[in-house]
Amino acid sequence: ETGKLSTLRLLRAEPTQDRTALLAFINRIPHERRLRWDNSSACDWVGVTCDDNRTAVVFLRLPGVGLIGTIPSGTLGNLSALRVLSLRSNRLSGPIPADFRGLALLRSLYLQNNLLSGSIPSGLTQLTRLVRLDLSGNNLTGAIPFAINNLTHLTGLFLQNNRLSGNLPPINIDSLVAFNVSYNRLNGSIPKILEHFSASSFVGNLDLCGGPLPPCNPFFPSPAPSPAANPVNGSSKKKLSKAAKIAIAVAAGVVLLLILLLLLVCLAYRRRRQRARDKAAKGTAAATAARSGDTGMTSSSKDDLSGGVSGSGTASAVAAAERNRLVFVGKGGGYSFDLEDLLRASAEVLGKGSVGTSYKAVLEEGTTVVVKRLKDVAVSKREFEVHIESLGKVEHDNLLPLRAYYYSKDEKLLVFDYLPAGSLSSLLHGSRGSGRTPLDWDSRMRIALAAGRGLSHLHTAPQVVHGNVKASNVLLRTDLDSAALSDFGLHTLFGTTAPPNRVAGYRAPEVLETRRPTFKSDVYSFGVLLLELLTGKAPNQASLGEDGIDLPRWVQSVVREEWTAEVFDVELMRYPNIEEEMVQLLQVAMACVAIVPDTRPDLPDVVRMMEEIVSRTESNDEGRRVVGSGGPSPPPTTTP
Ligand SMILES: Nc1ncnc2c1ncn2[C@@H]1O[C@H](COP(=O)(O)OP(=O)(O)OP(=O)(O)O)[C@@H](O)[C@H]1O
Repeated sequence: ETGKLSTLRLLRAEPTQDRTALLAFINRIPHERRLRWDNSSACDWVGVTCDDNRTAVVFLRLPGVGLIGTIPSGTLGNLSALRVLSLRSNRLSGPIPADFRGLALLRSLYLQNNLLSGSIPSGLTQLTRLVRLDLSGNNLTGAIPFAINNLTHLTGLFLQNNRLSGNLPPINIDSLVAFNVSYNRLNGSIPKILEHFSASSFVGNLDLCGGPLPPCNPFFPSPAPSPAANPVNGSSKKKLSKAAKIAIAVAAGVVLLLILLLLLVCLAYRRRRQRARDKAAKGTAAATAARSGDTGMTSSSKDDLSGGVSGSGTASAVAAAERNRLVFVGKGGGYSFDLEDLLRASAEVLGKGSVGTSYKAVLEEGTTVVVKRLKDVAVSKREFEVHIESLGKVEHDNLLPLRAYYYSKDEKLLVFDYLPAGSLSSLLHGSRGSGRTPLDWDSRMRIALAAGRGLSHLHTAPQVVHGNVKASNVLLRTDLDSAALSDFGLHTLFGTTAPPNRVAGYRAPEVLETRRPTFKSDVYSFGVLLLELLTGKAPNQASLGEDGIDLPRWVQSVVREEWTAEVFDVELMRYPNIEEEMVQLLQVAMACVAIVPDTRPDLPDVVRMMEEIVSRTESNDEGRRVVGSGGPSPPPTTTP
């Protein structure tokens, strides 16, 4: 009886919310009559499949059912349990709705053979469970987003027969076995990582070269033809007077000369970098040698790379060259590569940070750099340039230098040195207990001092607020005294929306309200960093204290109970004679995390206090290894 009842209940079960979404969709879009979604259960409708409990729609397959027009937003995007969505071979037009990003469980998305336009929405690159993505045979425009790399489970990516433009990003997805971007408007060279796909995956893109396609010529990218100008000129040609024709001929001559000159200078620069590709034919070499004005090493870039509409061949050539420009700042670190090289590099995601994703990029010539793709930049191009230029000038051993940037409407990239030793965060918290060598006290002190010195320099010389002091932004070098703080001064590029949770553990309480970091809030974050070194606890660790209180409050509560020793990292207990130093550093840290900003010390004072702790140790205990001397750590003793 119970069995019967539950079967009945199951039969009557209805995915109410999904039904509403489906009805909202079908009522707003013309379709064939055979698609009669009536009063019966949504689970029984043509094209709809529910899960076993009939509580959610998991497949929606509506291929070739005469759907016409724009996919209404606020409808299919609400089918949160959907795993397969097929709307292929209809006459759907307009953009792919941004709310498809809500389809978090989606594994297959088939939208091919429609009339969809607009760019590939960034929301699609968040559907990290996608295995198959087919957007082919539409009118999609814009660039293929680099963030497609987020789709780490993808086995098939079909983007052919659209109007996608720009460079092909290095798509480094291990599982990808089927890939097609043929018949688009892509340009530039095929990234090495994609070279193993056959030519049929790439054909039909006039400006795409390298890999299975014919090799790239030395002009990169091939200047795009100026679409707007010609027809207009063509139609008015007949009406032009002789004088006008002569004037045009002269102007064209001058323009041609200018192009030649530009190309000459540019190639001279490229040749200087002894690139293999620069075996240009001698005849063209003169012309090629040219593009040098745009060395990419200068920092002034006045045109809007993304928007510059030209109307003339010259301007279009310049715009094409500009679009490709990576701007080196400061001393540039002796690098000599350009955006093309960067796009050809094999890239590995290092991690997603609060302001974007960081990639380790290994260039073909072997250089390794870190590329940070910024998201949600809220300042104008000019402001961006000015700010990044000024950050590029900041120089200190304990600050990670910013080497280059790229700015376009769709992409904002920053390039840094790659420090292979990783971050303090990974050293401190990575695989604890499993036979790893703990970070000894002297090393912790040296790293803390290095970070402090970097921050102190930032506050005093260029007077820049760091805004994001945390352990994952303390990058290590073999010589721990040269550890470097990274990601400084970037907060001003973004809006003042609430900072993401991951920085929450380091954020000074007042920043919650003001949303703007200050020198004093940096001091607070630095204090949290010191507490992290002392306690071995990650400040944003959910398990911190039963009530999830933050690290400073937790330390305060333990210290107040006079259990100071309980605060320290158990991994430090094996080192003898360090308790006094630890207590002294704890006091410095506690001063930094004072609630009232004005009562916190300034960074130079903090560094001074830390240096005093170190020098006191040096003079009191000659037997103990000296911080900063670079020698080996004391042998671990047994835990007391
Ligand atoms: N130049 C670098 N060399 C080596 N590793 C780096 C470098 N820059 C970042 N990383 C590491 O890559 C990972 C991601 O860094 P990223 O800066 O994107 O995020 P984050 O530090 O977690 O957050 P935020 O963006 O707020 O700084 C981190 O573990 C970081 O330590």
